[in-house]
Amino acid sequence: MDIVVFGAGSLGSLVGGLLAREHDVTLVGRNPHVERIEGDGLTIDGQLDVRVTPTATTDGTDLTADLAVVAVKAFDTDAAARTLATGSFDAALSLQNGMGNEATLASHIDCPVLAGTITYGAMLVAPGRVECTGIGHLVVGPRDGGTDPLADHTGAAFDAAGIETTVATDMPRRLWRKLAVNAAINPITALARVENGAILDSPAADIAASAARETARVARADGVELADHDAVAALESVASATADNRSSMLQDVENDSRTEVDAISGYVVDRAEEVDVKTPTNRTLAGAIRAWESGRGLR
Ligand SMILES: NC(=O)C1=CN([C@@H]2O[C@H](COP(=O)(O)OP(=O)(O)OC[C@H]3O[C@@H](n4cnc5c(N)ncnc54)[C@H](OP(=O)(O)O)[C@@H]3O)[C@@H](O)[C@H]2O)C=CC1
Ligand SMILES: CC(C)(CO)C(=O)C(=O)O
Repeated sequence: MDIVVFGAGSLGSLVGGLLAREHDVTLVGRNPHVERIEGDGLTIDGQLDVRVTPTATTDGTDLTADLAVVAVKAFDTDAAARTLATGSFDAALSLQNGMGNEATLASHIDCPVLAGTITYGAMLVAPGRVECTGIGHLVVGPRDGGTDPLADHTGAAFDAAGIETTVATDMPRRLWRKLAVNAAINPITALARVENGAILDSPAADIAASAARETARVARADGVELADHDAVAALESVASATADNRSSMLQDVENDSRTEVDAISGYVVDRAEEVDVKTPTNRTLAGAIRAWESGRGLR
């Protein structure tokens, strides 16, 4: 299968590198990372030991492939979609956190857009080298739910490359459940500067549970069956399983980088207003992170 991975940073380089073991992969990223890959190949270390030589480019325009995998930060999705729209693909797949990415892609790209949730951990540590910080699992499916041969074919392609993949018919529910987890963990760990597990038994535990419950209420108003207790259970399960992890939002804050708050807490608040649900906890967390970003000149 010919695959373009658009956004060859941490996650895109890990996934693209693993896919390159089995498929013809083109990574779209930035220099010096792209130059190093072109010159010496890509190394995946940490919990994996892989060396591959995918094609790499900084120019994502006019590309053609069976599949476009999108792995940019959520705030770059619109620009990525406009660039991908200059090319031709049989399908696109978002591996991103946050909500709204698939709709944004579908508004620009003339092919079916699949949704994905992935629990691998990745860190781009040097040009040409990405560390796998956690081996996880990919779930992929039609973004509106149901079945689609394209999802089956995509799942089989990832499985063939050694990426354990489940093809699911309930991606809306999975995306909302993942959003509840991110809305609960990411802003709190970023503001408190703590690892994921620290919020389980801290004063922040009630805040995290409240953020998750609010997200579940918005999901239900959006027509997706996600019970409050399911959202809280997912939060507790992930916080426990990734207890020693520093969330992506904490890493962004520590790196003085823009966060994905608008696609996480901000999305919950914005969608809630459309369906007349009150989300005071998510509103407060979104405001605090945005205040930090403003103070750093990041928005
Ligand atoms: N890292 C992880 O372990 C996981 C990440 N995710 C999610 O995956 C997504 C990506 O995260 P992550 O990999 O950490 O982020 P990174 O910032 O490491 O990777 C995104 C990369 O895409 C590049 N990029 C953006 N726009 C373009 C463009 N037009 N052309 C070329 N390159 C471009 C960025 O470059 P630049 O910064 O210079 O614009 C950056 O190098 C996020 O939604 C994240 O939440 C999900 C699970 C795990
Ligand atoms: C699930 C969690 C919180 C794991 O760290 C994550 O997806 C992130 O950090 O963005």
